[in-house]
Amino acid sequence: MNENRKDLFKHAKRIVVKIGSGVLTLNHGLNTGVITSISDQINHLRQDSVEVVIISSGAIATGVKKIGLERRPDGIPARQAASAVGQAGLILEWEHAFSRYDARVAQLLLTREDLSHRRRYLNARNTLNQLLDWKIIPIINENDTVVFEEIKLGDNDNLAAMITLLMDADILINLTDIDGLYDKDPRVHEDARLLSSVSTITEEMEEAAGGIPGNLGTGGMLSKVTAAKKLTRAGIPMIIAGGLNDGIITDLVQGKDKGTFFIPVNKRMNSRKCWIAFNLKPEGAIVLDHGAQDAVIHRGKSILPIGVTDVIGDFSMGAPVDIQSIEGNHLGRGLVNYPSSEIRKIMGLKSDKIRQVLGSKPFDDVIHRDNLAVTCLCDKDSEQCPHHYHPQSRNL
Ligand SMILES: Nc1ncnc2c1ncn2[C@@H]1O[C@H](COP(=O)(O)OP(=O)(O)O)[C@@H](O)[C@H]1O
Ligand SMILES: N[C@@H](CCC(=O)OP(=O)(O)O)C(=O)O
Repeated sequence: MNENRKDLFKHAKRIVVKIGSGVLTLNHGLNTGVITSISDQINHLRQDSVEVVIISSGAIATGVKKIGLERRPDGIPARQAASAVGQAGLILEWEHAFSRYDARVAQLLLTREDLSHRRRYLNARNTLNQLLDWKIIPIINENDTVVFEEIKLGDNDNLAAMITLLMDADILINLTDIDGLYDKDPRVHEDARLLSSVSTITEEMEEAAGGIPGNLGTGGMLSKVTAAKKLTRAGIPMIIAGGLNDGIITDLVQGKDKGTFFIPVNKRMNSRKCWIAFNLKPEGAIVLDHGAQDAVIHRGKSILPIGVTDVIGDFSMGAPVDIQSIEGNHLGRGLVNYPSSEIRKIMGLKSDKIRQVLGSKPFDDVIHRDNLAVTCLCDKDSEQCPHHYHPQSRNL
């Protein structure tokens, strides 16, 4: 029994459970046995007053089988059409499973675009909160039929992470067709070892996870590790575990040492900062000198023009941008008070020079700390942050 996990679940009030295609489907279609068993376990949680949000994959895999295709098609329209066929049966099966307890379900189909517009994001949150207030179980999938490259999340692991942040849930349980993250791809290496807990996601782990999914999945282990990286940096834990193992959710909630537990590396970030950090697509970047980097990471300060050494890309006022160190490490993301053309003119200057250069000074700072989400791996209470220049800070 793992005390950390046990303690976490003892206090958990809201849990997101994501279930992958390989768990929900069998050769001939939906795996109704697993859906029944998972709904039993989730129903127990609800009886203990835990709110549960489900992210259910499996529409494409189900559609492929219903249509009678030999395998998952490569073409995008074919996948989208297969998803449209499969989604109806998928939600019906969940509805059927939960109806045994007189519990109702709701279907939400979302895209990245929905979650990157502040108002739509807040609407989705309000809807989800209302459903939970009504004790209805939200079941979410990506809206596959309307997404195209620019607006798609692409995998439900990252959708699940975003919903966990949006709902300020206590943990994401990610159920897949393997019992956790291994130190090597177990399909290739017989001696691969299951990792019981992960406190730092290393480049080796990302490489070991690779991007190749199982026969029915989309994201593979890598998209689960990327999702864990986002959540743990926002201060929320995640578990990857085997969804085909009997009673897995119950075991996890009891604190049993199953699956891979990803331990948060930062303090819990507020929901608006999570939205800035993980839901917005950066339109450019600003580069900070070491002094500004330190002020932002360790002292929670705003970014002043004097600490900016470079501006990458062209963007307008209010745009989301990445914050980078001189070494090129990703430190976080923020919303700018000035367009790129003006930041280029004022960078390196004291704030009292802004009016002289631009003719007016609407703001002292280039990014106000309320609009700045720091996600680099660091101990914000420490004077000497060991992770300042760590390459893992890249690619969030
Ligand atoms: N290092 C690793 N540890 C565990 N599984 C891995 C690893 N590398 C690749 N995989 C593969 O990732 C698959 C899970 O990803 P995926 O098929 O996308 O699942 P899901 O449909 O649940 O999202 C597993 O079946 C496993 O074969
Ligand atoms: N939206 C897709 C699922 C995409 C996806 O991420 O699948 P998976 O890797 O099985 O979680 C579907 O319902 O088929």
